[in-house]
Amino acid sequence: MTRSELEAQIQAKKSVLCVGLDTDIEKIPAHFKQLEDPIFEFNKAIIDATHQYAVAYKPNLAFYEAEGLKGWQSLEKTLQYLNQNYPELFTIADAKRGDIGNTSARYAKAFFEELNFDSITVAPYMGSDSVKPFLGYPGKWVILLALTSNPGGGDFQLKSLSEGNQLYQEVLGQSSQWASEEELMYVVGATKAEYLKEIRKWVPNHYLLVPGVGAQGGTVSEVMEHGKASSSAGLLINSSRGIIYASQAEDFADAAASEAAKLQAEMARFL
Ligand SMILES: O=c1ccn([C@@H]2O[C@H](COP(=O)(O)O)[C@@H](O)[C@H]2O)c(=O)[nH]1
Repeated sequence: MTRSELEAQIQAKKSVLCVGLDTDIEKIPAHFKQLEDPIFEFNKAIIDATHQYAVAYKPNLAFYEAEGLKGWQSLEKTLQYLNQNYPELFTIADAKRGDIGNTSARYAKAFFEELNFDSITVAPYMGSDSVKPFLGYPGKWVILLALTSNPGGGDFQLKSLSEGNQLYQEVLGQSSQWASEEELMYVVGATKAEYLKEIRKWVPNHYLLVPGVGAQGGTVSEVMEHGKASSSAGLLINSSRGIIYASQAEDFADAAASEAAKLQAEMARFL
């Protein structure tokens, strides 16, 4: 998906909402468990209930890999369902990959060619040769970890290097030379919203994927206020558990839809 296609969808829906499909078989309503593929059926119901409020979906690979071959099949079916029924939606493989170049190239093939995701999250810490194999796929995106939402996110990322920059600033400064804002985004946690102003000095116009609202305590309004790009929305704000487990009873899809609608209405105020 191109940047202008993503931006057009955001403006049409007045939303930067990304729904996280962190589908944990232990947490989905009991009646799904009798079905052949509970994870896929649950995802399908969530997607159908929330797609009008969202512009992106982000399955986190851990929840699929944890189920072995069956989990991988659920992931593949979820992607096919999204691509066939809602091709306008942006898809993110939250896989946090990155390895020596030879290996990264195989990860890129797996996620971009085999599974046909629009984007993948990549860890930057093995350096440029570990990230570059993911770049150069037309319409595909790399989403590089910059300043993550977890409590330990500052252990290394906020450390100052001898050159003076903090590690996350060095990641932004160097990596923004590797590719344009048409194929490179960054992960910044909503729990680190106080850094957004500084981050926008380094990358004024790149898209930021912002997880951490809802369950982790970040807020949409703080992110929208400080994180917008200079010439576009420039944000995708993710909520996973806050939407998909808004209710764990029979009314889970309605509850997910109303949570997504609430987040979208808040986003619309800034778009
Ligand atoms: O810095 C990061 C990077 C990735 N994540 C992922 O986003 C979702 C958040 O889930 P919630 O249930 O909305 O808290 C999850 O898949 C994380 O692995 C992140 O939280 N922070």
